[in-house]
Amino acid sequence: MSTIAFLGAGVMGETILAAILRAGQSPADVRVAEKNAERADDLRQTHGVTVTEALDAVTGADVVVVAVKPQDVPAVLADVAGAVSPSATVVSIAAGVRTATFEAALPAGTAVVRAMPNTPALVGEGMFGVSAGSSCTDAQVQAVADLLGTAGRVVVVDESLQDAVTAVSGSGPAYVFYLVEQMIAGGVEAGLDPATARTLATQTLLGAATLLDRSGDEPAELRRRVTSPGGTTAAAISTFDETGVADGLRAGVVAAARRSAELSG
Ligand SMILES: NC(=O)C1=CN([C@@H]2O[C@H](COP(=O)(O)OP(=O)(O)OC[C@H]3O[C@@H](n4cnc5c(N)ncnc54)[C@H](OP(=O)(O)O)[C@@H]3O)[C@@H](O)[C@H]2O)C=CC1
Ligand SMILES: O=C(O)[C@@H]1CCC=N1
Repeated sequence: MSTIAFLGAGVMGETILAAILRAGQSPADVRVAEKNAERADDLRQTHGVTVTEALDAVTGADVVVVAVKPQDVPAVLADVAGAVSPSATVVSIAAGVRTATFEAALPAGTAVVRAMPNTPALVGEGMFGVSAGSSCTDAQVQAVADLLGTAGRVVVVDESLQDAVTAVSGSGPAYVFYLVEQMIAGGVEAGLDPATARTLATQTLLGAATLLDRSGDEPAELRRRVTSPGGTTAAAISTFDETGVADGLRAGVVAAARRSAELSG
């Protein structure tokens, strides 16, 4: 079994860590460096993994997952560069940080894979976009895809598309939660109690996502089938169009992609 090191295990790092453990990785073969002391204790207690200094974590690790915030990447790489094994694969989940940035900070020839996860990985329904750096083999990319695939779906994309992947699926769960917040608020305004509104909105989201996925039909066609002429859905969609909801959502996705590109420096 591979030894896996995590550099940072906050919201997203812990999600991937938990998924890998659920898939059968032994906690004895996982080492975590986590700056936040309270989190570090929690990780140790919840998952039974070794929590240690970054240098110690990466020494001898087969896979090094870098899960700190984008602005913390240079510092953590400077700390560990000399200790990364020549045969290790470094997996970055940091939004906007290019594999070239990692390659420049690590010994020449280090295999780097960039991956963009999302939080539904917590329940095994994650979406990961994975890209190869310049020194990794197809087999190394596939090994990372297999590792992450234990927590959801994986697409392998050219790195030039990672800003777009980040904008759609990386940040995407937040857009969906934003929509659900408004569905609940609207339901309450229309007379429901919050708990019932939440149940209705949640199951609707789950049902719609499952239908979209299993049918393979276009979302516009699925929407058309809900929208009776002159009916309630038409009233809602007209209001969305009049108030610029569609334009706002599309512009938001583009803004996220732009921000990801900005984070690349
Ligand atoms: N949250 C999400 O939905 C997604 C996040 N990502 C990416 O994942 C990465 C992590 O995001 P997220 O989990 O939300 O962030 P968090 O802040 O929750 O987690 C990062 C953790 O790393 C710790 N840390 C910082 N520097 C070091 C260091 N040198 N050594 C060890 N630990 C360190 C932080 O401690 P402290 O807070 O004390 O600095 C923090 O606990 C980001 O790069 C983000 O772009 C990608 C896709 C989705
Ligand atoms: O908001 C962010 O920057 C991170 C990356 C994608 C989701 N969360």
